Amino acid sequence: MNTVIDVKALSKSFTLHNQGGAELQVLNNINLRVKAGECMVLHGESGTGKSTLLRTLYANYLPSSGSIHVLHRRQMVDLATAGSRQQLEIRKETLGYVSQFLRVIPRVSALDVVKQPLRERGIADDEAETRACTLLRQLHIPERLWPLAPNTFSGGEQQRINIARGFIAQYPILLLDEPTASLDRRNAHVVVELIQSTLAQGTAVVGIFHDIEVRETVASQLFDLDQTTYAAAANY
Ligand SMILES: Nc1ncnc2c1ncn2[C@@H]1O[C@H](COP(=O)(O)OP(=O)(O)OP(=O)(O)O)[C@@H](O)[C@H]1O
Repeated sequence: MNTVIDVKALSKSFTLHNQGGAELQVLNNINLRVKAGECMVLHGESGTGKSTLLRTLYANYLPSSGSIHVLHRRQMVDLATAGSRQQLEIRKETLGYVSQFLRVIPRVSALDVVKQPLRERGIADDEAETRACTLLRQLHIPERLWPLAPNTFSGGEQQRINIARGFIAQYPILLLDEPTASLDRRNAHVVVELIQSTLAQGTAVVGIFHDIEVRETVASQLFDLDQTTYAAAANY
């Protein structure tokens, strides 16, 4: 299988301008590779930088140094140096991200929120709707909620809308930030099935899963951030 993510010598520090310019080194010399169909689980104690790494892989944070190559339109493209236009194109076609919390847009229905990634790709509305309905049903979102804006939904319902939206477009690379955190066992099981099915179709997944059972079911490799943190502390 092809390598679809290739991270080399990635470091990320934050400068806290409102706190005397204090420098916080969070990621130190990260090297990782993920192939199509693999699931890499980010592991490590609280505060070791799992979410920071995931956000950096989505180009939400600019790395301090290093490269993040992703396979986009058959070429390895460095997200760290790509322009904002190319980053948007990569997010539309190649790189999906399911954050822990849904960003709610007022007056936009749950169904439209889920359909949006397909609409952005120019997929016909009836096809987008069929796929959205299948996912919403699979994730046990009651049909009476579909036409409503999700801002009043429960935490678990919002998370399931976010998951449906993340899985609808079958991205070649999918980043998952604790996708089962607010879910009951029945819905966590559905998410595991969705992950397994997307892996079988060749998507590469990088994720944070605090639930040990979920983690052990989906992981094909574990990336331990404790080790990179301790190595940084030893060099200090
Ligand atoms: N935007 C930011 N600005 C400054 N510091 C940040 C920022 N984001 C994260 N950090 C710091 O980076 C460190 C790692 O945070 P991060 O959320 O990545 O850890 P984590 O391993 O995901 O933790 P947890 O398991 O508790 O969610 C923390 O010390 C945090 O304070």
